[in-house]
Amino acid sequence: YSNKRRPFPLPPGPRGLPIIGNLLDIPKSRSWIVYRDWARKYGDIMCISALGQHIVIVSSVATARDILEKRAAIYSDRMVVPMYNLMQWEWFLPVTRWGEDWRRTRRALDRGLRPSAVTQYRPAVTAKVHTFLRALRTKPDAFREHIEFLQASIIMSITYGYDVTGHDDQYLRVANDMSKLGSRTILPGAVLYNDLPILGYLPEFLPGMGFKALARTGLALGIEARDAPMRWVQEAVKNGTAAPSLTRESIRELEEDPEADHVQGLRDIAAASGSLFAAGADTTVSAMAVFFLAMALFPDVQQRARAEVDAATGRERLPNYDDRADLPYVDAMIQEILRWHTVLSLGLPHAALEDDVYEGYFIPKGSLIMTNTWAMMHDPKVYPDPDAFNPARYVTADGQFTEDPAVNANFGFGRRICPGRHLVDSTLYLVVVSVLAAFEVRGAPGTPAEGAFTDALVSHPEEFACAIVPRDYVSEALVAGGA
Ligand code: HEM
Repeated sequence: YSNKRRPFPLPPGPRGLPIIGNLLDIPKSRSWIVYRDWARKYGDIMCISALGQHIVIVSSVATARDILEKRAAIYSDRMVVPMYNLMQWEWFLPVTRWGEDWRRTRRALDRGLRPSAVTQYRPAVTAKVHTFLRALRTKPDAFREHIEFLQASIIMSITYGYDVTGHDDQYLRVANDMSKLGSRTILPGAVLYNDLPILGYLPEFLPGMGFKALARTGLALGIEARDAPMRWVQEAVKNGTAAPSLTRESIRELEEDPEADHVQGLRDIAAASGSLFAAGADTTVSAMAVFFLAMALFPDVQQRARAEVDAATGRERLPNYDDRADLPYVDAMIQEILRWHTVLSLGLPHAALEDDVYEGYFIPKGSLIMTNTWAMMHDPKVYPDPDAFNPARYVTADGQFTEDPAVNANFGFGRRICPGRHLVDSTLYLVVVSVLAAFEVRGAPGTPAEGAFTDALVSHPEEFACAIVPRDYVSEALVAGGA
């Protein structure tokens, strides 16, 4: 696509060098801030390129919706991650290319994670959260570990009906390993092979070829993470002992469908269920850690939310899902948790299946579309004083919660939007209200003066300390009773 042959110009952006394009301009850290600064100069839609790969960066919710939602038929593909292909992880839904395989797997997940299905998981989530409160009571300093274990047990429970036995649980270990290997190898530059797939043709004894052995490990790990818990559920279904779960429901529906291809159907269920841990554990853990950080940094917010929770329960029991209608400030707080710190600051890129023209700009087939969610959530024109954690921005003068649909940008756009978003809302709600009812979260030596976050695809609050203290004898009794 030389400039002369293009019918329309590419979106504006910093000028690149011949062949390598903007490779040297691509920021090595906190790229969302640099891209926000570029957007101030070039606008809501801009384009950079690196070694011939066009990357379109979108910085407003409206433009992202125009492109990724209204033109979803063009923009629902994913980029190729060479290392994932080498590990044969194409079944892992967040990277599955557009097509029939993606459609079938996605359908299973949308069914199993829609709001009515998530409602059925409430008893399981509640039991896990109460166990979490007791762990927090016993060892408050290990709150991060407890959050990780909580989310892992929730996902394994709703996905497979499986109760994780402890930190060294066999299925949990494999799922965690897959998740870690996945985040270590997904980004360009993370593994040499991602940038130079041609290296795959070279023999393994040469220096720099370590990725080949890693890929073999990844292949075995992926198969184990996807198939072992699935086999466990199939066995339990056969024995009539399977607890309710997304996988059990999917198997039941498959068995009731006389038209279905059962071999393919079981493969699809394994892929759908097997995608949930790596996609949904680390991400939700970050949002929960953000809650603790915000509570340590903004005691007034904590106090107001707690007063609301206490008024709803009379402190006679732990809060539950039925209380939610009486907790507008808590609803606002959950929304603010997602806005204040964007877990995936640049979303997950979509890829264009064909050439397109948007507002007079040419977007070539194969372009990656990256959404700067951080910039969208920290635009001072939309969110005054954007670095302040302030749930009141969504509360009306008469105390009503106003939903801000823009905050949903945290879960992406269009057909690839996060299927786990309703589950996130449900678990985050119960964690927030339960912790507020039981503990006071205070700043401590080691609490930063302001939010600081890691620079990774899935970004977490940097390690921080806070004091998590039981409120009084009433809360002690509630935690011990777990009811
Ligand atoms: C705070 C927590 C979470 C955040 C911020 C988050 C965010 C995202 C984002 C931005 C995407 C990409 C959307 C796009 O391409 O437009 C995504 C995809 C995905 N998420 Fe989440 N997510 C979270 C939790 C979860 C949970 C709990 C699950 C499952 C239980 C989950 C499962 C998935 C899957 C399977 C995909 C891939 C969808 C596809 O490519 O079709 N996520 N998520």
